[in-house]
Amino acid sequence: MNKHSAAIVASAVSVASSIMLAARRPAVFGLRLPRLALAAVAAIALAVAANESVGKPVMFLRWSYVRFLFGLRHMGATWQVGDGREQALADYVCAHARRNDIDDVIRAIDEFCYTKSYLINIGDEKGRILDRAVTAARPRRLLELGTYCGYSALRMARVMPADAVLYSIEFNAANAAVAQRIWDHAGVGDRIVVIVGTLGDDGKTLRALRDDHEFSPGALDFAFLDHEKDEYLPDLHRILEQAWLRPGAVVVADNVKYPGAPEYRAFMRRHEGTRWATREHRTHAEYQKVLKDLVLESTYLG
Ligand SMILES: C[S@@+](CC[C@H](N)C(=O)[O-])C[C@H]1O[C@@H](n2cnc3c(N)ncnc32)[C@H](O)[C@@H]1O
Repeated sequence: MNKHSAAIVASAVSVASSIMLAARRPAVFGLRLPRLALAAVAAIALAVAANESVGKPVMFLRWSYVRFLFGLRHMGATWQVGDGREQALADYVCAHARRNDIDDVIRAIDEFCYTKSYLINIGDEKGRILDRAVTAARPRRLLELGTYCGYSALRMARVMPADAVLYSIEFNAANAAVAQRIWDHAGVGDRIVVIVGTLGDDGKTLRALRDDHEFSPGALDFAFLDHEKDEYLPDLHRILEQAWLRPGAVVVADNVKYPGAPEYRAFMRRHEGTRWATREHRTHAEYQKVLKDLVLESTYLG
């Protein structure tokens, strides 16, 4: 929905709710409505309309964010919002970013998220923390859990050494296809390998990494966790059981505060100075400055 139609729909909802509020017995199709709920709908719709009309400065009042919240159930099952915004992102990038220009593709994705539709990428603010961690670690083999539309993978590919390869694991094949289209447009499609699966799928993906991609003890220099939050710790244990991490390898985890991965954080705190050394980066959730988040950067001590 574009800026004007979202503002018009929200204004109409607000006006309709206000008119009903003025009635003695507010009702829709004979159904009596509680006044408090009507007042809340009118106020929210008015706020959304005003926010859309002045260029969407407040993320939480953007129609695209409200629509995202309505799509949370769909998101929980499929990891897509349900209105086609992930495919729309790939179309937008191909139309608005210069081919083979990774900086311009990252710019176009952030632009899409700020001005068109909100997406659950790591985003620009936390992305810079990830950039610095990869730059400092100089990894040759990287593993990402949670590709989504390929944004964080692009950021890592931009700063990793020229001979490095990033392996990205994604649960949803449709997301993997969106990411591959964007990477190809950015000219890095041959430096990132996407594998559809999960580390918890009865050994299938673990085997593929071992047998087809030469994952072996000590071969992994860097891991980025940004998938199902309850799977951070179980998947870290799966990686540790394979002994893939070399001492000195770095593991970065997004969203540790919001939505939150408390068990993962507690694990890192318990092993601080013995098996892990962790820096906690205080930051904000993606594409806004209100919700606080934490990114953990942990060095494996062996
Ligand atoms: C927050 S998004 C990742 C965002 C991406 N890292 C970025 O910043 O551009 C989470 C992604 O993880 C995927 N996912 C969820 N559970 C997973 C699992 N157990 N293993 C791998 N991917 C998973 C979802 O399908 C979704 O695409």
